[in-house]
Amino acid sequence: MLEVKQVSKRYDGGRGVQNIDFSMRRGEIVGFLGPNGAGKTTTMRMITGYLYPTEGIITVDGLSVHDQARKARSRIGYLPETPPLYPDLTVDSYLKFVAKLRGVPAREQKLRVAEMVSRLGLNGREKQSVRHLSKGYKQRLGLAQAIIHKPDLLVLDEPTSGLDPSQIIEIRSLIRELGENHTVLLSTHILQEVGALCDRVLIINRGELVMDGATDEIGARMENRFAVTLEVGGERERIEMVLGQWAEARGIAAEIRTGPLEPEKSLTVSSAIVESDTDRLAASSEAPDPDCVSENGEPKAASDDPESSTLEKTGLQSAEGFVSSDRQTYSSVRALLTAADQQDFRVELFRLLADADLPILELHKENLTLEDVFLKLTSEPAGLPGKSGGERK
Ligand SMILES: Nc1ncnc2c1ncn2[C@@H]1O[C@H](COP(=O)(O)OP(=O)(O)OP(=O)(O)O)[C@@H](O)[C@H]1O
Repeated sequence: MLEVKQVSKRYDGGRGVQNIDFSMRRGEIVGFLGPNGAGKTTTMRMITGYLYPTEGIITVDGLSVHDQARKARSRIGYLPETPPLYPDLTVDSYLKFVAKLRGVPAREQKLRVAEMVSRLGLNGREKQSVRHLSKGYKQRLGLAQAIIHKPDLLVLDEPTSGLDPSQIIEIRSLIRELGENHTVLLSTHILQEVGALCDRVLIINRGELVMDGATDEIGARMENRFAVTLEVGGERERIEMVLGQWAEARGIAAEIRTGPLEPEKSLTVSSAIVESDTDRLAASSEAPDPDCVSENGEPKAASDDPESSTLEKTGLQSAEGFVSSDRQTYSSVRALLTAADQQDFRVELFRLLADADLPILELHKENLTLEDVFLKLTSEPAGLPGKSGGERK
């Protein structure tokens, strides 16, 4: 529904944006990220028809934003960084004024204002002067003026900037709601906001678009390796040997962390059972079951009573050498395994460790976070990733 084709803007003093090219489908919420001065506002002002591009074409629902400005603009709602509010008007009269300005038919204006008041939680503030609204309510009113004419496309320039944490949460949930029946382009400096709200992310750096991709995929797409961190239970020497030999044969870098175990990882099996049983007994405040207590008053070790053994019930007793009833240390090893060829080796690794009777306690595929991607792209000179064709869809 939005097409931005090879759009550039050159200001008198230079800088602006170059060859911006992307489109948006109906119903998408797209995050627009970039460092200060990257060109977000310039691009948004061109999309909303407030600024003419030096080159290129922008259409909304097939209508040129510049050649068919009136029609195209009726389909766009814009919340600039500083909402265009009139401080001397009341909330009610401001919304009536905007409804008229945006071409809402006279007979519908009253109803539309009431609808906006209710939808954006401005109830009870209709007669309050805009000047006296808090920043959060001013932002709600800014959103109301952007959607009062029921546009298809909503363009929001840093809608949560300057708000306190609870106002940020409120405005985000409003945006999420608006996203249910609008297409939304949202610029922000808060990367977490993109993760929370957006299906897709565009990153602009020094006036050029350097990334266009699904929010949950760009981390993996930017990776030039395949890496997992894992925790394996068992004897350290064996794990090191099994993993080390395999990694060497496969050309996989293995960083095995053999430092001291964290306290919770170095419980002995029998003491773990003692602790859990003691807790249970204390919680029930009943007399201990004599069958579960040894002569010296301690709960019996798991092997004493196969029927009630926690280990048997969970099936852990089958991992011999890993757990035992003679207070052998329950140890584990953490490792980072990295394949430079990006090949997914998880199934192979699973089989290797299963055959060696070394259980995987945790396995996590390492991806770049949105923050990593942002820093990587915006600390490189503009154009590099985009020009190489590596990052843009
Ligand atoms: N009216 C103008 N005249 C000249 N240069 C301008 C004008 N507006 C913006 N620029 C320049 O164009 C570039 C892009 O600015 P723009 O405001 O679009 O960036 P931005 O990504 O929105 O930044 P921020 O996150 O700080 O709001 C900057 O180098 C800026 O200095």
